[in-house]
Amino acid sequence: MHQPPSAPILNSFPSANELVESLAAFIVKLQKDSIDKKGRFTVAISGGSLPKQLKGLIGNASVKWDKWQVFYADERAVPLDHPDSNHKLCFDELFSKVPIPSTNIHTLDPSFIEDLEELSDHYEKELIREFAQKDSARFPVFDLILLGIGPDGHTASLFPGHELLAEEDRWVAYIEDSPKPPPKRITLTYPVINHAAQVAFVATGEGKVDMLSNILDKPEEGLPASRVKPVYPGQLYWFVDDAASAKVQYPRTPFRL
Ligand SMILES: O=C1O[C@H](COP(=O)(O)O)[C@@H](O)[C@H](O)[C@H]1O
Repeated sequence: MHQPPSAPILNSFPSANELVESLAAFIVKLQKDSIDKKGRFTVAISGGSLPKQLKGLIGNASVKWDKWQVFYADERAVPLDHPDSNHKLCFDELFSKVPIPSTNIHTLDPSFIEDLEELSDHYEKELIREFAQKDSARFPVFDLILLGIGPDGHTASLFPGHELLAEEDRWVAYIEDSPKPPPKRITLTYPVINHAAQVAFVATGEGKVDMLSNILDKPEEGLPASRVKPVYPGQLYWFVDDAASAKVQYPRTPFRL
């Protein structure tokens, strides 16, 4: 029988440190469950403020980096060492500090950055290689997708009012008119995000306070982040601090693993 999506679980933490530690413990638990079941852990990671929140994984002996397969939830069409690159950000904040094999980090192919169609097709094929041959599903089922929210309610590179919000088939799509620079990007689509086993948003600080209450308390407004609703049995989590959740009416859940 078709089941509706589960309600999001909102975890709000009094301090940045508590959030970072709890997020790391949550990721380590998902990693263990995935490796026990399938021998690998597939993760999609965002740029922006997110990579800094993953510092609880650095030096953490429970993380089996050689079993991780990392993709980017969205990426900017720039060289991998460009200051706007999400890969560069994640590499500087996290991957350069942990023993993850470079072949386990799936970056865009910089030779295609001038041709967005090719760039997104190529990245989609990279996902197909990882998922379709192994799971033979219509859409890839990431073990975990880690997302941020922008001040306009965008997530990954899915922006309010953009035609990409209606994409139903492609796994990876491109955008050449992002309202936030740089304009040219590729992004995982909703079908991929919403087929993940677990999705976690991470948002901190007063700067997110109004947007967070809009997303959680007024989902009917259809902001891009409100449209993230993993299909059953997928689960959506929010990891936020009390500064960001100060205006949210949506019920908080005490954090537990
Ligand atoms: O442009 C982007 O923005 C979002 C949100 O960034 P944040 O700095 O407000 O956390 C980010 O999740 C996405 O990966 C990035 O490309």
